[in-house]
Amino acid sequence: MCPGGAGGARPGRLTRVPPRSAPVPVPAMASKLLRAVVLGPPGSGKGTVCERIARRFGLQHLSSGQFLRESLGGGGEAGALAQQYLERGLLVPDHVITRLMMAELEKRREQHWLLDGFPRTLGQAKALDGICQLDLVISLNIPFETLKDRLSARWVHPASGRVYNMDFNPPHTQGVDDLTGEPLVQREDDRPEAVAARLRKYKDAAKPVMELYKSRGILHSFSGTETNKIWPYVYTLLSSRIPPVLPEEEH
Ligand SMILES: Nc1nc2c(ncn2[C@@H]2O[C@H](COP(=O)(O)OP(=O)(O)OP(=O)(O)O)[C@@H](O)[C@H]2O)c(=O)[nH]1
Ligand SMILES: Nc1ncnc2c1ncn2[C@H]1C[C@H](O)[C@@H](COP(=O)(O)OP(=O)(O)O)O1
Repeated sequence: MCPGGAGGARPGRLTRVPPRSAPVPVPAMASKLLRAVVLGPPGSGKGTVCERIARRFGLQHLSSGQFLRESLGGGGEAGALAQQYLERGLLVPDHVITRLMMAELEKRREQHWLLDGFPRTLGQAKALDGICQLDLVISLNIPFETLKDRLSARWVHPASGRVYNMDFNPPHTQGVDDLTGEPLVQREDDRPEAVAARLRKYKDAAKPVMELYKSRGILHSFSGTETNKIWPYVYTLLSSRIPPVLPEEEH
């Protein structure tokens, strides 16, 4: 487990993906803080599953992709660097994302957390090893055709990162975010050309990361085409490590 540290946790401005309704915070008094990661290809449902875990178990959810997208318009050095990669559906260099994520994790030393989209390469996994010992890695295995279909039907609310799908979880009113009423958009990298490149890159980079966590006995893989069918197993796994703050049934 990562040790807690002095200074307390400050909520980050950017990386926290706000769930559909406010999560119930888990007091950070437990001596063991949960360190979990969700791995999976683009569109596998990492964000959807993480949002549910965050709400049910009171964990902080940090999404590297959401973090990068939000930093694009900020005028900062990292955002400018990241933009050229994101536009082409490519991974940003390890040193860029690692620096950003490490800074965010440092702010959350005294909270349970769950990472979505990080680490994605062996280099990133090793950097994470340098600051903590992971307890749990969840891997989502979803067929390629399903991923393509989902990404083409995905709509997002850029400011919050809330994700919709026209079949699976449509917004109450077409084209607008449920909470703010602001317009939804399609991500540039959900275009078919970018999707294929993203899936290829993911596969190459993720293989050694999975092997590393498998060899440590902390990798838990879930296969299927529907998040709702995978979810009860994920919930049971998490429940064996941390007490839920909301029941499983409540979506
Ligand atoms: N039809 C269907 N859509 C789903 C299911 N689970 C998630 N989705 C939708 O599929 C899309 C991708 O899900 P995300 O949770 O954004 O997946 P992700 O792995 O975080 O994707 P990246 O951000 O690209 O890494 C979204 O539009 C979800 O609403 C499912 O079981 N069925
Ligand atoms: N850990 C990481 N290392 C390098 N690039 C990353 C990264 N996490 C996110 N990115 C970059 C490249 C991704 O294509 C983009 C969007 O990330 P994402 O929202 O997790 O979507 P996806 O899984 O669909 O690629 O951000």
